[in-house]
Amino acid sequence: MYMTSSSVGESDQNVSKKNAGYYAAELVRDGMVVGLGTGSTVFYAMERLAEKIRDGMNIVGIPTSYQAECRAREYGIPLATLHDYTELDIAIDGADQIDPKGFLIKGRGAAQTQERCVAAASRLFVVVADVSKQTPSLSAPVPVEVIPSAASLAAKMLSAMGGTPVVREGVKKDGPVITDNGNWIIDCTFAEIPDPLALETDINNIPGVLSCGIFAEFTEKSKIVIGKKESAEIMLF
Ligand SMILES: O=C[C@H](O)[C@H](O)[C@H](O)COP(=O)(O)O
Repeated sequence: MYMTSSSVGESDQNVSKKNAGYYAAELVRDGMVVGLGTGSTVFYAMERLAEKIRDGMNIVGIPTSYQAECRAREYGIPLATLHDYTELDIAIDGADQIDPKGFLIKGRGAAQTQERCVAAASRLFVVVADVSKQTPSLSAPVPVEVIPSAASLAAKMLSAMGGTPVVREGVKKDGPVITDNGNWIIDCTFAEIPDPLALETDINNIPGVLSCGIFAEFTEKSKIVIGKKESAEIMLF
């Protein structure tokens, strides 16, 4: 169990995210190379890592998106890339849904491709999420990053797999969302996902697809940290 002191006015969900993020930061040791995931929950881990760096800890962070990179720079976390390190000690990342077996849906921030690369390179994959992310089964639309010229082909193949694909459009921009890698995102809804690992493999094998948001392949090296209002706990593993 790990508890943080919360500021007055913080929402219960933010306090839960902070508890998860701070718990994960305590798993990081001096000298480690640390994958820095994307999203609001990981930012709390970065916040705590920044405190530890100010207290003398040395780490190097590998960001998974421009968003993560910008936040890490604000916090003064030294950065490198997967060109510099192909083996990481630990990666800390968020999730949008977590099922009872520890399978995930990620990618609301459209960052799942770089997140997958960093997760693959890491010895330990630490997932941080508030309790609202736990679901009985994976049901959220699966984000699929695809090169623009292959989007229609990918959509057709996703439909053949039983999905309902929709190209994600920007909130602050007309037209498709453009990922950090210059691609599009298809959000694909499935009525059910009985075998997440098989669907992850099938989608990732579609020509032109870089990566989908189902993360089932890293479960064996995962630690899932669930943040609640009062504390954070490890789920299952
Ligand atoms: O692309 C985005 C990532 O997969 C995030 O880790 C995920 O969306 C969770 O973000 P948050 O911690 O803000 O809920």
